[in-house]
Order: sequence, then structure tokens, then C-alpha cells
Amino acid sequence: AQSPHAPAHGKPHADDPQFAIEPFYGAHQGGIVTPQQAHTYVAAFDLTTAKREDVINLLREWTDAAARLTRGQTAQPLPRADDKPATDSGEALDLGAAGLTITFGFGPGLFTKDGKDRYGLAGKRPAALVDLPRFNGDQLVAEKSGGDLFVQACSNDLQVTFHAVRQLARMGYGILQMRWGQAGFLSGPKGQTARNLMGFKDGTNNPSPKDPALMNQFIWAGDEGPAWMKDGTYAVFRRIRITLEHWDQMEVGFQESVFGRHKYSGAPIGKQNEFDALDLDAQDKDGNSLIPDNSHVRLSTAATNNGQRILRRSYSYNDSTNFYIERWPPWRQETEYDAGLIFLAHQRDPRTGFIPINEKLAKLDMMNQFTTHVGSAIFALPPGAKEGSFIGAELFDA
Ligand SMILES: C=CC1=C(C)c2cc3[nH]c(cc4nc(cc5[nH]c(cc1n2)c(C)c5CCC(=O)O)C(CCC(=O)O)=C4C)c(C)c3C=C
Ligand SMILES: [Fe+2]
Repeated sequence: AQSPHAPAHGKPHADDPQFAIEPFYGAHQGGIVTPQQAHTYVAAFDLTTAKREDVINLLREWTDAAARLTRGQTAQPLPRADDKPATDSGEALDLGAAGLTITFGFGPGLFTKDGKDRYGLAGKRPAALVDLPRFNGDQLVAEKSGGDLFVQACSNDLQVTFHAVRQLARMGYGILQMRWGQAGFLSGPKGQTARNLMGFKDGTNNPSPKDPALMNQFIWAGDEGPAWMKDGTYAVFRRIRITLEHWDQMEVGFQESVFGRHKYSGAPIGKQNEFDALDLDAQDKDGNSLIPDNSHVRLSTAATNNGQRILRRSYSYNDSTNFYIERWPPWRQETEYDAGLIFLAHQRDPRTGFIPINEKLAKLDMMNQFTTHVGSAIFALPPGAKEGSFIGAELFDA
């Protein structure tokens, strides 16, 4: 039977997002400045092998598989002998590439773990790949944090997205274990800023990924670090739970004060249009800041952070519900959403990007009444692979 996604005439239509193809090979990895697709699956893995060769072979195989998957092919060639496990689980057959990108990263544990230099890489850890400090209010869950290797798939199709990570995890059998995985989504009309689960446009004041000068200044690693990271970037992941039930009881005017932006237009408070500039000096008739002192945008914008900018590429998540009991007054028991934001930020150096901005937000942001950081990780995302080579080849001198 024909797949419901296969076009009736048998040839993909050029504009059909189901058949869109994003380049895999190139100077930079895909999925960083790529316009955000509708679905993501992020995962972190712990390496269990003690052999450097295993890691190199895995990265070679992952690179080849990712190149195939992003072209809409199976992870490894089919068919395979009936008496062997399949080289692809099959649920994405005929679905098209759906604009799939696959982005790989290296966590601190690849370089040293429990004081051991497992793969002869300890001396190659970039200074920018710091262990993140504990931030005010953090309630991190170890099983949802950290990881030696990072994989992010993004595409226009949920099934294609999960399929990609699932194939890579399967190929690592015996060499690594999945530490955590997280699905996310993002809906918005093409070309417009998508809204997060708090109902606000999220991403408006990002540095434009279409501006190479800005990307070179703030996102792509340059000559300041190891040569193997040049043209790569550093990703900070935070799983941020949002108490939507609480948020939904707030007056819209208060919600706008929390962010410092109008809810429906996305404009800065006091302005008309989404992309109007923030005026941090604007005051109301009583002399109060129009964009409140502890609002999210005032605290995080470049003007109050030594000019520093990060590239946010976040997704919403919705992981069903949990039952909570509080045994102190006001005593209550209720079922609450386990939903929030998969916060992902790319930057040239987290020591000047995410860390100082989040130090401030964690202490002062009005939004903290509604959000709790429960997962955290940091990864070095190496540059893109050259055809015939593999992701991270320069790190392994291969
Ligand atoms: C440390 C970095 C940040 C964390 C953590 C963070 C969490 C977070 N943010 C939103 C929603 C919005 N963020 C917005 C702007 C914004 N956020 C950060 C950084 C962090 N956010 C920055 C640097 C900026 C840009 C500020 C500016 O220059 O104006 C906005 C406004 C619209 C926009 O520009 O994107 C929203 C909305 C949530 C929901 C959240 C955690 C749950
Ligand atoms: Fe934000």
C-alpha cells in the first residue's frame, strides 16, 4: 500500500515540507542556524566502552547514517539477511526526509570521567566546555541531566524525528547507553515567531541566524579555542518545567510584566510591533520602568549583559501529567502537567553567554515563580563533517 505521505503522482513536490532536504555536510552542522522545524528529539548518551577505537567507529557510522537519514534514506542500506537484526527499524520508510537535521555534541565525560582519561582526550577538552555551576533554584534530576554524547534530531515530522535518534541509539548498542531523551514541538505559521506554552512569541530578539557576521561574533567558535572546534559551537540544554496551571490564573497584564513584552503582538511593552527595539529607559507617568526591572527581557537582553548574545533554539515539551501531594499548608493534592520548555542555547563561549545571563535570571527573574530547571547539560558541537570524513574527526586526529 502507498504511504499516506507519498504524493499521488509518485514524485515529491518541491515545496512539500515532508520531502524537504537539509544539507548534512558543510562547514557547520545542521540544526543550529537552520530555521526551526516543528519537531525535535534530543538525547544524551553515556559511553560504556573503554576503547577509543569503538568511539571513532561509532562516530564514523553515525555520520554515514545521519547523512543517509537526512536524505530520506534508511540509516543503513537495506535489505539485510533475514537472520540478522534489521539495519533500520522501518517506521520512516516512504516518509521523506521532512527537513531532518541531526546535530552531534560532545559532553565533558568524553574527555574525562570520574578522573579517568578513557579515550586519550583529556588534554583536548576546550576551556569553554565548562561544568555548569549550580544556579539559584535549580532542582536538577541526575537522570535528566548530563551525558557524554549528544544527538538532536529536528524535522517537520514527529515520526521521522524520533526514528532518526532511535537508529543512532540502536547502532551504539554495546558501546553506550541512553541517559535521557526528550521530545519537543514548536508550531507557528511559516516565517513567524512561534509561541511557547506560556502563549508568548519566543525567539523574537535572537541574533539573526541569516547574519553571518553576527553568527561569527556570537555563535561560531573561532581561533580562541582548539582547532578541532573552529566553526563549531557550544550548546546549553535546560529542561525547564512550567507550572501552566499557575500561569493560566494570572492576569494578562501581569503576564506581560513578567516578560516585558505584550502577549498578542510580541512588541516590547509600550511599543506596537514585535520587532520594535526595547527601550529600557521608557517610564510610565509615575516614573516606573515600562519594562519592569525584574522582567525577563530586561534581565536577559544584550544591553544589560555586556553586549553578549546567545542563539536560542528552544522547543516546548509536554510529557503527560504527574500527581503531586503537598503535606504542608496549604495542603493540596492535584494532578499537574509535566510540561515546559526544552531550552537550547548556542554560543561561542558559555562562560560569557549562558552562564552570566542565567546567574542573573536565576536570582531575579519574575518568571521564576512559574519555572523550575529540572534538567541540564552542556556540549561542544564540533564543526560540520566533510564528505568522506566523520563528525569530530579532527578531535581524534583521524
Ligand atoms: C539564560 C538564558 C535564558 C533562559 C534560561 C530563558 C528561559 C526562558 N525564556 C522564555 C521565554 C522568552 N524568552 C525571551 C527572551 C530572551 N530569553 C533569553 C534567555 C533565556 N531565557 C534571552 C537572551 C532573551 C532575549 C532578550 C532580548 O534581547 O530581548 C522572550 C521574549 C521574546 C524573545 O526575544 O524571544 C520570551 C517569551 C521561557 C518561557 C523560558 C523558560 C521556561
Ligand atoms: Fe527567555
